[in-house]
Amino acid sequence: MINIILRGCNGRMGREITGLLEEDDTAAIVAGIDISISSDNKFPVFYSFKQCNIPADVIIDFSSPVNVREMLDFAIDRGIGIVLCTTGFSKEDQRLIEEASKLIPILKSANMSMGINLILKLVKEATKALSDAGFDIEIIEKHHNKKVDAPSGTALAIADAINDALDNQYEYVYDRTNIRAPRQKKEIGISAVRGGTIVGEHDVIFAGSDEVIEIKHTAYSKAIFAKGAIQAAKFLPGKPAGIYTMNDVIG
Ligand SMILES: NC(=O)C1=CN([C@@H]2O[C@H](COP(=O)(O)OP(=O)(O)OC[C@H]3O[C@@H](n4cnc5c(N)ncnc54)[C@H](OP(=O)(O)O)[C@@H]3O)[C@@H](O)[C@H]2O)C=CC1
Ligand SMILES: O=C(O)C1=N[C@H](C(=O)O)C[C@H](O)C1
Repeated sequence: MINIILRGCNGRMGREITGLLEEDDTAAIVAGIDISISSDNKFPVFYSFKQCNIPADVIIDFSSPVNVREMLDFAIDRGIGIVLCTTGFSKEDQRLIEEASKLIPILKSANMSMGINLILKLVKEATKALSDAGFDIEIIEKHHNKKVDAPSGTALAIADAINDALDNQYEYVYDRTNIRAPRQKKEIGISAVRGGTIVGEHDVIFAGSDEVIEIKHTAYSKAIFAKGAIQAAKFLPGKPAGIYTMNDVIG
């Protein structure tokens, strides 16, 4: 049995994970961490890791970048890994995460779905084939009206995969309203749309002369992210310290 501490247990993703694990005989939530209090949790919930004394094998985090250091310190102290699904980390947060990964295993993925992890590979191939032919690359992401970070962690991960294939020579452009000039070649435009209950859409547009190629992923439910996070939580315990991605889990 894999014992999980779920940070963000009372949020949208936390509740999705809780629901799926109720039907799972091989993993269970032993404690939750959340600043939002609820009366219907079937496990103890703590406001902060400082109050949590429950033994566990792994942490799943779907919450907020705020206080990431406290979670990292707790995991290092216990020698357990973290499945880090939260998005919107600052550069300093990312530095702390990298430091911590020298001591514990951390699986960090802005998107736990199988489809997006395949797209991260496909866009690299497409970029290699199309950038020399002069295709411009733009990413449009769409999410629900409750999402607080923009652009999505997934859009940034896709842009990073593309830029990696371009020797990291391209700049990201998030807003064209203050620029009165034609689009530059070495740009990746990233646009965010927020509305209603859209679960998550990512559209990568390769626009050439008289032809356009789009690679698009649509999430129809949050279950795809929750299933991936649970799979990762079963994979991580016992792994050596380091940074892991969903590719290590799904191959
Ligand atoms: N990697 C992936 O595949 C996916 C990642 N995400 C990411 O996961 C995160 C959570 O998403 P979602 O569930 O929709 O968000 P929610 O806001 O619904 O849930 C987050 C929960 O965490 C709580 N919380 C906020 N700050 C803290 C904190 N410092 N310590 C403990 N708990 C805290 C919130 O409380 P309160 O409501 O009071 O703020 C809320 O209960 C986001 O960053 C999102 O982008 C989402 C889906 C998929
Ligand atoms: O907040 C969300 O909902 C999602 N966030 C992730 C992101 O920022 O990429 C992943 C997914 O698209 C849903």
